[in-house]
Amino acid sequence: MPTSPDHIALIFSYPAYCEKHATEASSIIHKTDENFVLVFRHVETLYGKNKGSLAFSYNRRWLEDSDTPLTVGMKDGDTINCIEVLKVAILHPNAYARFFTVDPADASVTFSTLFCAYGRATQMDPAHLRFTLHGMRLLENDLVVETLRILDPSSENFWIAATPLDSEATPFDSGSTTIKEKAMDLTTAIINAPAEEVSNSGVTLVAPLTLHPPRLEPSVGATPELMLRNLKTALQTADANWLSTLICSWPEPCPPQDEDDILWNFARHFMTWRDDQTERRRLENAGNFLARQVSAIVSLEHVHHEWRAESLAAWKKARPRRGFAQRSTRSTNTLQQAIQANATRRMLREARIISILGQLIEAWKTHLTGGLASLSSGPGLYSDLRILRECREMADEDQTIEDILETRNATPGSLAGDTLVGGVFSDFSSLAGEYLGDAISEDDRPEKIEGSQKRRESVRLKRNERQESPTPVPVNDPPSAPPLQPIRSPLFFAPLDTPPNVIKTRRDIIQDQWNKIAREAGAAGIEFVNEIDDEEVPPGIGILFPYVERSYLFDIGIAEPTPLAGCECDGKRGCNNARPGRCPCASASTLENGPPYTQGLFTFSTDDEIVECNIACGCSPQCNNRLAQFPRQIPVEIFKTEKRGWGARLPVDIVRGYVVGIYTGLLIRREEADKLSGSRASYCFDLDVNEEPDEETPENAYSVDAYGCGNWTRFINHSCSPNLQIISVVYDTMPEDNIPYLALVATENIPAFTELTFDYNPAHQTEWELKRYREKTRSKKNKSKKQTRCLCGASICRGWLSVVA
Ligand SMILES: C[S@@+](CC[C@H](N)C(=O)[O-])C[C@H]1O[C@@H](n2cnc3c(N)ncnc32)[C@H](O)[C@@H]1O
Repeated sequence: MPTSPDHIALIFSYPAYCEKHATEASSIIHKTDENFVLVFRHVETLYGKNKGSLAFSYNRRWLEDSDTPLTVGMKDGDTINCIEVLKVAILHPNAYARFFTVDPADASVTFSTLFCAYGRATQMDPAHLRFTLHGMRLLENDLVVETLRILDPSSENFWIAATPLDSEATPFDSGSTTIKEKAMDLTTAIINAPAEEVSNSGVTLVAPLTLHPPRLEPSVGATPELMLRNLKTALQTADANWLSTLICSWPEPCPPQDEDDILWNFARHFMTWRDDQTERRRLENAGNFLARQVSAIVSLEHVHHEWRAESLAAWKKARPRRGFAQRSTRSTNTLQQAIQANATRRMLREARIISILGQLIEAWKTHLTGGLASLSSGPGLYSDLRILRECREMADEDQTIEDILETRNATPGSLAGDTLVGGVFSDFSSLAGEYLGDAISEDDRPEKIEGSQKRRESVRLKRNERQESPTPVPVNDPPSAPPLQPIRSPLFFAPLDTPPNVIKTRRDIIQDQWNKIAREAGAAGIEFVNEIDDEEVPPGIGILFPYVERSYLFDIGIAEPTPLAGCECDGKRGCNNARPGRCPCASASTLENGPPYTQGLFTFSTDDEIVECNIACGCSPQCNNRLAQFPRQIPVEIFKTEKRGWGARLPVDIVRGYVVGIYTGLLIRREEADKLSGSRASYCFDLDVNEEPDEETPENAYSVDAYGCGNWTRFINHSCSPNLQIISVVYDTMPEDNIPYLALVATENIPAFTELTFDYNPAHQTEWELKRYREKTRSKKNKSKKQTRCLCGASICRGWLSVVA
């Protein structure tokens, strides 16, 4: 039985209801919560006023409050009461109810994932369960959840009741006479009644169920086909996330989640899957192994072609003007335009991914036809990843889906109409048939491959009918293959019943992912450690979290920074020791108390921004005016603390002055950062080292937001007696660009396994900083900031995270 929440959010189809109950709806009264205007504005823009659905949220205490008017509802311009604690209850048309506990910090939880979970729980096809706000499709539903999440990210649960998409019924259609009473009845029934009673009253109560949204995780028996389907889901999710970010940061659109990340994730898991297969090869004969590979590719091709045709059909249906996405990104005047631009962008992005996947499949097939040796020890997916990298450049936003799909992947015209035909598809299957021919007797072949070969053969015939000069099938040119072992038929293509030797946990997968990225950046490893409880990884960290070891991701509309000019020092004495004024880089830092770095350590001789030598400089990479730019040499542990969530520590002793890393994340404009609040804001730093307290915030003022992407430093907790300090360093931008890096430097010798901390509140630093901090907090901007208390007694808010050097 779920615990009773303080508030309950009820979302139902308002217009459908109002049509039926016009009198009641007209007397509706609402309380206002400015945050919810966002939801309504979005919905209204999409559907026009008085059309489509609206989301309602009722404070449960308010519902129970006898002074509250008996009828509730919505009229133009009304907004609603706020929600704080929510759980999700999806009401089935037949009055079934399912409860889901949702972690609001988990960005991957959306309505789509809820429906999938619901579908699994009820053993119903989720396609028939698009039953949320009347008239609102999945994207907008996701938006609602995302918006709720953003409104109150610290809440532990969501309670949402929703009605079926195509049903006129609402949870309030029968029984009590007023909406309020019905809502009360419903709430009481769900929360208080014993399961049997609720069941008798037509509502089936199911124990709280922890939601595990579909993820791109390889699991036992996960096939590339399944992974590809999950990839599609992930794209949907990413899109919804982007849209919600857009809504919250209106009028500036935010960048969509990078499709490369999604694709790379897919590719990595694909690789893991294949490695598992390779592992299995040791346990069974080579022929079986090869047969499985062929089967996997064939089914992957099916999904790929299906998806491609689907995508093309969708494009044809909703074909936007050429170049629309790009133009509307530049001048997004209305929310409607932004949404349309997003839809266009999504389709183009999807087409690009489909096309790249085609390349990936092709690459795999090449390896496969090259024989078993190349599968297990050949270039493998690493080279496939290279192909991905090359393909990334191939589509710009002005291309159409036809351009993308046809130039890279398809026989010209092959995607026209509704027939799925890819030039390589049937060829490969016959090739595979040839290849396996001497290993599999016709009798031994299972029905499945026979069926699918027949299907493909008929597709090929159809294609040949349509094309004047069909592509010849290379039947006379079989690849040279190593001799195969006979295949034992019962095992052939049977579900894999031998578990792989290694089953990766969610933590392993994310850790591998982060380590690979860190390695590519030349940095040491990262490990998640939890000796406190069962939490595998920190909340909000999933496989779609973009780990960025050493740079910023740039928000849309932020211009690429000017590259820094280099010095011409010959570097013999090292730029820090050059004669005064000689090295323009070193001289740009304050040198009154000596150079900022000696012997690879920060000297604490200055609080000002440090200008390091850079890639354009004539000095050697070992020049002593470089430190923060070097990749991290020491591995880090992200570990669960007792009371402060997750934190960070190093497994070795370090000395005072050692630079442990740089804070990375999404570079956003200051005005965007100013909109952040609560714990969300505690991941955000202002890059304000060049700002004077009495001056207006410059136009090019930025902040780094590590909430949605970043590196291990985002886990460093606050302390009033910290062992790290932040210094501001530039080495690939001009100081006036205001895009320095924030380097974290040890203020004392730190023994191994000591938690790393810094003071989120610069007032705890030098006297000068205290003065400056006070001046800043006196400003109107900071006065308005909401502050929360940390366990050590200090307040945490973005203003206090400002780096004041
Ligand atoms: C930049 S994050 C640090 C990583 C965070 N602990 C996590 O698990 O993701 C800042 C958040 O950590 C928590 N935090 C940081 N320092 C803290 C402290 N000294 N006491 C309690 N909570 C702290 C607060 O929730 C804060 O919003």
